[in-house]
Amino acid sequence: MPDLILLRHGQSDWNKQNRFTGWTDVDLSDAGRSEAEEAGRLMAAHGFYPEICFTSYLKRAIRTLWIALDGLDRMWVPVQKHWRLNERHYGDLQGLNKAEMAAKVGEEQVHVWRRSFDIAPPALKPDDPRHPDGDPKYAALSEQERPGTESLKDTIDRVLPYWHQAVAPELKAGRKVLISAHGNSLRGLVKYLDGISDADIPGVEIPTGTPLAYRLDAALSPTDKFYLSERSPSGIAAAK
Ligand SMILES: O=C(O)[C@@H](CO)OP(=O)(O)O
Repeated sequence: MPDLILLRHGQSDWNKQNRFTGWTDVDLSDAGRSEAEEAGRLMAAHGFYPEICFTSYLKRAIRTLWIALDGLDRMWVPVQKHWRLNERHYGDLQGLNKAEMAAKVGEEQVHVWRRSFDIAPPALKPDDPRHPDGDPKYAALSEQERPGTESLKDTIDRVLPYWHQAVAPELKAGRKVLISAHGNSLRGLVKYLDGISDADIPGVEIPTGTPLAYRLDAALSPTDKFYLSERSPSGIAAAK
């Protein structure tokens, strides 16, 4: 039985349109809603019933969690939302089409922006309507906390304090935890939990809507890791 499940939200409208998303608050596509339903079904099939859940301030992760919890008949379970679990901020790329950008600036540059560890895309100016400064969700954040862009490293630097302060104590208390979040905020957590190097993290991809299960020891070091899936014969897919 897993102690922790990391769930990347189901496909969003902008995943479908192949657009850089980041902190843009786009909703799930119909396929994304189906993925979230399937995630709930898989958790139930594996007997995983979360006792506390964490998610971001972005509706694609929140709705994925709602749909999965509904499928588990656990809508009453406490949910903590925090901006620190948001997707990596994609700066001035937010809204642009990834393939069109690759045609314009080259595949290699787009890969650097998408997967390098510590290189951030060009920043948004504070007066840009896409900047978090003008968004009521982030009104309580300090100016330093509201990013105009982020690298994966920046994302990890703001996710980990929340992990240590809010999530780790629940796991240490023996509670089953579900985190519904995003490709890059979860890659940051996986990097930390699995001790993946800066050089190797660009090769790690987390699929949408597929529960990634961990068993953890008392120090919260992973003892097992697998995707809940019915695609493999045992119902459990090895996770890299
Ligand atoms: O656009 C984004 O916010 C992310 C996740 O969908 O994309 P990428 O895989 O390029 O990091």
